[in-house]
Amino acid sequence: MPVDLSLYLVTDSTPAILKGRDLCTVVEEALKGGVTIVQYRDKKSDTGDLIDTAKRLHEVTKRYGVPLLINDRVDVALAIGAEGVHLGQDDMRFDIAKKLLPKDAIIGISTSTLDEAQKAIADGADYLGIGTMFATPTKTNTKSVIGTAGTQAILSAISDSSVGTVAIGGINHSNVQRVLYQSQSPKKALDGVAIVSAIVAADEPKASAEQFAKLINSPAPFALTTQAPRANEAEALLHEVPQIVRKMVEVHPLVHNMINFVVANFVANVALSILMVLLLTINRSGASPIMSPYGDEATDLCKFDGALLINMGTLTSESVSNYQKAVKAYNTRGNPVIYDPVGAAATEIRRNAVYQLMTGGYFDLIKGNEGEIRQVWGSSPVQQRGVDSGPSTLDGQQKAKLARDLARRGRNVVLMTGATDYLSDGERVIAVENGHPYLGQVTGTGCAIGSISGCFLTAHRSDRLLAVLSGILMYEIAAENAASKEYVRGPGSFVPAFLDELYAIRTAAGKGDDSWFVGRAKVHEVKL
Ligand SMILES: Cc1ncc(COP(=O)(O)OP(=O)(O)O)c(N)n1
Ligand SMILES: Cc1nc(C(=O)O)sc1CCOP(=O)(O)O
Repeated sequence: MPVDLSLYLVTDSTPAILKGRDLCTVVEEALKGGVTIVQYRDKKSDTGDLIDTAKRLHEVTKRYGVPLLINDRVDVALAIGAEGVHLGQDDMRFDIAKKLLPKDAIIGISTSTLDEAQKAIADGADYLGIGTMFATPTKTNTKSVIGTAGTQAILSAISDSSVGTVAIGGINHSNVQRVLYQSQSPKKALDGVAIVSAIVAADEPKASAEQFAKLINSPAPFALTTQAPRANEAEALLHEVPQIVRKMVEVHPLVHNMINFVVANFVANVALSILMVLLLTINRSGASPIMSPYGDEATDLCKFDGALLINMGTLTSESVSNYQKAVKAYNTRGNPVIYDPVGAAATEIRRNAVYQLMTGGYFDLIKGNEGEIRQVWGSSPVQQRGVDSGPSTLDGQQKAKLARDLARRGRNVVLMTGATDYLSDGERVIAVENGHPYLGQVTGTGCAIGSISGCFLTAHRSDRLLAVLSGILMYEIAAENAASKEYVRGPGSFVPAFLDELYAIRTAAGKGDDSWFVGRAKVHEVKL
């Protein structure tokens, strides 16, 4: 009978993860939550203890009709009659294990390269543990982090084989759907995900496993977000905005800006107005520049667990490869990435850049004007003159639908900016009518939304639509406040007033004062 690999629990008995609880109790809770296969992995215990614990675990897993595999130790599997083993590249050779174990024993093999995968298939492995998906504190001595792109390359090359496949490493509730979706190749997808800490270390392993099972088996292919729509979605979201702004102020998020030189100074000033820390330096590590167009630097910068903004306003012949390196580094670490495809439809070179970036990386948020979003969508693109959107041919419902469909396709969040902003996570569509016409008369005000969104996506990771909505509202209400000042006579006097108003909201939010928000949001949900 084929093994159900969909929710694969790998155990860990270290105090940081098991937290002194009884392993069998934790595993039983996880089984109640929907785990479909269990691997007992214990690197420290003596053989006698391994056998005792494996025996107890087996009694539990048998009650739930779920196979128990033993990590590395064929002798322990034989001793307790486990259903199989999981072997790494440095463990017992497959052919020897095959000879020792019963005929129907399940044997899984760890693979991180195509060669390893092909060899394991040729040997007759039942499934491959493909990883490391994302860097993880649970196992720091992994060979290589391959992300969804590396996993997809392996799946694509082995698509003729019926071998089972699970991804492992750094998988949690917020990225599991993205992992499954982004790793799939046209002919082969992952059969499941292998999880350690997100279940074993969870306060409630049963609830954690249940949530994984729900996300993995979700019938809606677009349901990357775990948020179900509510009766009055806009109102429910607005309720949470002030506390998200407070959280952003407290968290001091860092944003790595790969931004065009025309607006870099303004965007830095906007970000400084809303953050307590300097945007241009990472003060915790000395003075590394964070406005860095140099792709190789992302390998270090992504370790600060902030967001990456790709703004392709001033594209050069080297930009795309730099962007690709940075996106890969942030995707691999699972940190938020924002794409602002400035001028996407303006030239053939930009259209190609959009294609290359969209096919090679994952963006948590795509933000652009109507022309840019239409180009990213790919059908009926419009010719942009410069970076402006050009004349709109879409009504409000059509814009909302385009934002929703693009977010659905990419399992991410899309923000289409304009007099009315349309924000969607593929499920919910929110229209925002705050802001002021002066914003459209100052270069960089649109680009700064990308950076602001990065701050909020970093600070609030559980609901990306709510995070971006909070950022837009803070930004656009500040613009309204600035424009209403008596001394503001036009775009020139607007800019300093705007920075002051962002700063004023940040200061108020930092003191727990939410009055800046009361009655100010002009937001409604768009029903499609
Ligand atoms: C399902 C699954 N995939 C990969 C691994 C890693 O196994 P290995 O390479 O042997 O490393 P250790 O687990 O021994 O540290 C796994 N255990 N399970
Ligand atoms: C056991 C293991 N093997 C890995 C590999 O890459 O082969 S990563 C890993 C640990 C995965 O733990 P978590 O789900 O807590 O990130």
